[in-house]
Amino acid sequence: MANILPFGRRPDPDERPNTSATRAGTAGDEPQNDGALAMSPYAMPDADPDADLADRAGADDVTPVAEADTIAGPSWGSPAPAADMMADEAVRELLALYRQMQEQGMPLTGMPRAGKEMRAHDLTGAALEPYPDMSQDMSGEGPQEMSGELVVPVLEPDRIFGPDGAEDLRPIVPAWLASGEGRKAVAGWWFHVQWHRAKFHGIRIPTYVARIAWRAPRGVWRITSGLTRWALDTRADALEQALASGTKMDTATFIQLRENRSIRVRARLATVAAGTVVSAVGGAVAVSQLPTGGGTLAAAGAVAALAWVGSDQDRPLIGAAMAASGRYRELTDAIVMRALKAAGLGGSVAKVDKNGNEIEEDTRPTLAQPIARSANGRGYEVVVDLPYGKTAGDAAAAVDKIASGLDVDTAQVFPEPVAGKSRRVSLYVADEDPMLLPPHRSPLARLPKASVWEANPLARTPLSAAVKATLMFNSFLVGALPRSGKSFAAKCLVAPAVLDPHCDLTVLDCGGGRDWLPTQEIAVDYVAGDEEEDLLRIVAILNRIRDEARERLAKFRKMSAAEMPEDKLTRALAADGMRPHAIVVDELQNLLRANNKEIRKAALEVLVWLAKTAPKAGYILILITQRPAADVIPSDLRDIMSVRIALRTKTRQGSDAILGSDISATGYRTDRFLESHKGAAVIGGISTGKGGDLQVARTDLLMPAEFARACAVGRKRREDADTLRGAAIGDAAPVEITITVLQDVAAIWPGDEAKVHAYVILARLKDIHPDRYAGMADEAALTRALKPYNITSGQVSRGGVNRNGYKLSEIRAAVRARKAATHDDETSDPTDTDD
Ligand SMILES: Nc1ncnc2c1ncn2[C@@H]1O[C@H](COP(=O)(O)OP(=O)(O)OP(=O)(O)O)[C@@H](O)[C@H]1O
Repeated sequence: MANILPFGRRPDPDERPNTSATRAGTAGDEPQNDGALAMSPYAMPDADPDADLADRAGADDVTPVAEADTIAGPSWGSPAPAADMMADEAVRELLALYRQMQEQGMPLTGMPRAGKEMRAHDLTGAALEPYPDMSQDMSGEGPQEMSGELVVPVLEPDRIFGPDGAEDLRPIVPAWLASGEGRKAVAGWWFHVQWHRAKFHGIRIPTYVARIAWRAPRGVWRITSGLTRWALDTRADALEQALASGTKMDTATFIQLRENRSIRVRARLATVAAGTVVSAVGGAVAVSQLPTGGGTLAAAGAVAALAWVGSDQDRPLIGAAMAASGRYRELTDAIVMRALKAAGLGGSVAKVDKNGNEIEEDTRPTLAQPIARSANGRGYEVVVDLPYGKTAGDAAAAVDKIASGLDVDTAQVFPEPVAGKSRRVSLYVADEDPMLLPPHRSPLARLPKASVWEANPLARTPLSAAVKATLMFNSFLVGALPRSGKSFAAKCLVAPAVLDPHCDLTVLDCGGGRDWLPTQEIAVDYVAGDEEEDLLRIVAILNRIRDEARERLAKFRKMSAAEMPEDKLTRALAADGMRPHAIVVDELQNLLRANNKEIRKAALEVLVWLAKTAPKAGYILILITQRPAADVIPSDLRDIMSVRIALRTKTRQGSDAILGSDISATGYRTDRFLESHKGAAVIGGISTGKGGDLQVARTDLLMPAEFARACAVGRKRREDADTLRGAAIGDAAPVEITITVLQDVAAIWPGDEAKVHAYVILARLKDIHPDRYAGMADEAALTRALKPYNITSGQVSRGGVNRNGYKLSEIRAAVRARKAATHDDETSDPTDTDD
């Protein structure tokens, strides 16, 4: 009956030259039976002083303390110490038992044999599952678990059905060896360890010399006393005494024993004497023949050998230079299996009925490819097919349990779905928390030629793959707690727009900090501040951009299909003057949580429009907030932002407020990031290349000075391309603030006059609120601004002059209607919840 042991497949020796698979060939090829050995009545220690010497040699192979030195580096790993010890111990016990049985003349039947009663071991020797003896259990009623030999479906390399199968071919060269970064990481680690070992042992040389000086004479003593005991056959003393003190003394046996012993002793003494003479003469001749220095070397070798014999099992001559921490550990099949089991993804073994027919399939996970070092040389990549019915999402949701099962930190485990199979998951298990490694410097710092039409580097995944964002046709939401790296991330995102001379840029910083100051050199509009006037200006600018976008879309509608082949802005149209326009709104919470409800409503409305409709006209909205909460980013705004970048948040809800409702349930959540995880983010909306669009990444580091340099270069490029416009050349378009126009007109209305000329009202508005109305061109613009409030202009005769004007009764009616409407809205206003 075939047993199926998931993960029992043998790792490819090419993949991991120093893995336990190769070690198993020495100690573990013989099946081991740790259970049987542990219970063996024959496995009695110290039965024979002769065996003692021989055993010591075997025992010294097992140096538990020194095992720490075999902890794997990130390069290729080494066997798990515990497993290795188990294998060695088993062999040792087996040898001792064998020797005893031989000496005692016992038949070699009943020796523990490989068989179905054995516990299954993975290749490291660690027990996986107890395998029941089917011959006994088959008689029982009810289903039985299947067990037996190791048969493991891993990849079936030769089964390729057509051209697509090429994707399944494993790389000829291991991924870490093929990538420069991987090679560098492995070599760097190797040299680091060797250098550490050299220093560690170098400083301890005097201690080692002292130990040798003590152990070599002890070795001499052990050899001579051992030989003496052997030559004099002291073991027979005990037997002789037993016979002599027995109640039924068998004189003949006793005499026989003594005679045998004296013959044996004579022979052994002669052997020892001959051996001593031969060794002495041979040694002297050999030393006299050795070249200069050879004698010293030989003496050193002899002393070392004597020190070795004189050493203690539990106190090795040379200590371990590395601690047995869990930091760098070889990842084995058994460990992965344990982790998946711990996370409830372990499936179940096959069940058979009493006739041996399979009634329930084996659903344990299988490896889709051998565990391999990752391409960046800093961890392992494991691709697993989960039990049927489980998905990659389940693995992501249980990442903390998987990490616990792997005995690493949650921050070191990154599950990702793999396209083509919903139960296939790719697990990257990093040697150390990748978010704490030095950040990746943004290639944009080198000020390359950049284009918003192209994908530009934004971040790096823990596996060091570049995450690239294309600004065109997307809208972006960046959210996180303060000091988590949000502004740095946003600058990385905006830098291509800065460096592209054919892209307009508007920066609206509702916080008024210094972050975006350098963009003044190139911005069409730049506002920084959180006063009401600033926020009014910001909304007015957004409204103006909306008007521009509408105009552009109207032009599109008039174009023929040949002129607009893609129904959206193309590079050719952009070159004709319809330039892409990136709009950055930082500290969004100040705008959408403004005290003035009119501002909140107007801002939300225009932002939703821009996010939804403007991208196809070439308008790129980039929203940044340090208050990731549902009241700051209502779902109708968040859900239309195509790319969402969430850095550290305090809560799951905060994470979902940026990434989307219930995204945290799939395991992608940013409240797990630590304060020290600067730049760590979950990015949604950019393809992972593996079938998903959610990924953990760390944003590239673009320092403020580098961003400022990019702005300076961006200005130069715009000057050369003659594309600089707006505020950057002191030609900012005047703003027309209409949000407060009704209140303002009501406030400046001259007394109780029933009718007033429009030009008088406009002049008073400009006089009292120059910031708001300086950009209002004429009375017609004022009439347009009042139209949404159902205020019309009509002929008003004052002082014999007939001109357009407004009625006080209409203004008052509009104010009353507005108040009532605002009151009704209060409960439904998504931006109107308390902090
Ligand atoms: N990708 C990164 N890698 C490493 N460190 C980073 C990264 N991004 C930012 N940092 C560090 O994090 C610090 C905070 O970054 P940043 O100013 O962008 O935070 P913030 O979230 O915008 O804060 P605030 O809301 O207060 O402006 C920076 O001083 C920087 O040193």
